[in-house]
Amino acid sequence: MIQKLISNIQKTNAPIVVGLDPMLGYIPEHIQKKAYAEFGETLEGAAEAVWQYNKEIVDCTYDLIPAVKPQIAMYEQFGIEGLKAYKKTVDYCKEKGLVVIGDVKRGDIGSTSAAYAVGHLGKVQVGSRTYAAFDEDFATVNPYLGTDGIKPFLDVCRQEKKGIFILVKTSNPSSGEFQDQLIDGKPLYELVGEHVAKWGEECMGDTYSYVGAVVGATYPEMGKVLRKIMPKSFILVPGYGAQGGKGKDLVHFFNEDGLGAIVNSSRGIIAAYKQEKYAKFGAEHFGEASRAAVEDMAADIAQALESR
Ligand SMILES: O=C(O)c1cc(=O)[nH]c(=O)n1[C@@H]1O[C@H](COP(=O)(O)O)[C@@H](O)[C@H]1O
Repeated sequence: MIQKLISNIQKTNAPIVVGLDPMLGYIPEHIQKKAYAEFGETLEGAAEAVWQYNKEIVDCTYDLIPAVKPQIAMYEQFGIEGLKAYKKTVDYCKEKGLVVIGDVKRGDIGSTSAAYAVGHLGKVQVGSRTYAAFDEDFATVNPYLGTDGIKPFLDVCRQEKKGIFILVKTSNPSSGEFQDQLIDGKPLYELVGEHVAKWGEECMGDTYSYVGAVVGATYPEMGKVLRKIMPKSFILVPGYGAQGGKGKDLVHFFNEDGLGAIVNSSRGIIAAYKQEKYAKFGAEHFGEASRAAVEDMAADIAQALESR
């Protein structure tokens, strides 16, 4: 899958991930109305609205982007119906040739992590049969439990040739509360980055590892340091757009080969029609607004990389 991610990035010339974080507040009224007319104002109705919203955004952007990142919490809030919409979204994006990063942020004791890894990236055994339940290409993983929590994911990744992105330095304002704490003079995020590099050596593709890291666009100086600590890992960089990250903040997340980073924007793309800049599209044409926002994001990143 790391090879597919690289070839999709090269094909589109855009190291971009569209974050499919479909909160109801972003879904245009006409989509919600139609879903509620069919299923009522129910969890099923909400899930239908989510699915129709995602489908249009994907249809309008899939040829411009290498990957999507559905954030499972936005689906889970609608219970089983929401999870069905999540799975439908995963399958549809894969059909469109996109790499799917399941933003599930899992990690637990070894036996429990093994079940998460099987459910999201591997195959579960049922009697004599096996099933790929969610079947994303990558998953995000929380490293707080240490190697025990990571190893089951590495085992499944090796079997399935899939990958993970491990949280190293997150984009949120209070990420430093724990992640920046010094341990023998070194911040915890650097220590985690060193582990990512080590775990990554056990899961190498041709040029990059299947084991990547998450580092927020909101911490560019830390990104620069972490890029050097994990030279063979792709960095998933959230925080562009709605959280304030800009193209110029991102240049040091990339390697000299122009690869090594993939930048996520969720609200900035999927709710672009609500921004003044794209208001001319109107809620009816929200998918086209998302397409314009993807084009602008790709141009912003390309320009920043050219001028470095
Ligand atoms: O793992 C992530 O994707 C993630 C890590 C992080 O440090 N910060 C972060 O914002 N994210 C996710 O990236 C997305 C950012 O959304 P926007 O701020 O709307 O672009 C959300 O799905 C977050 O859950």
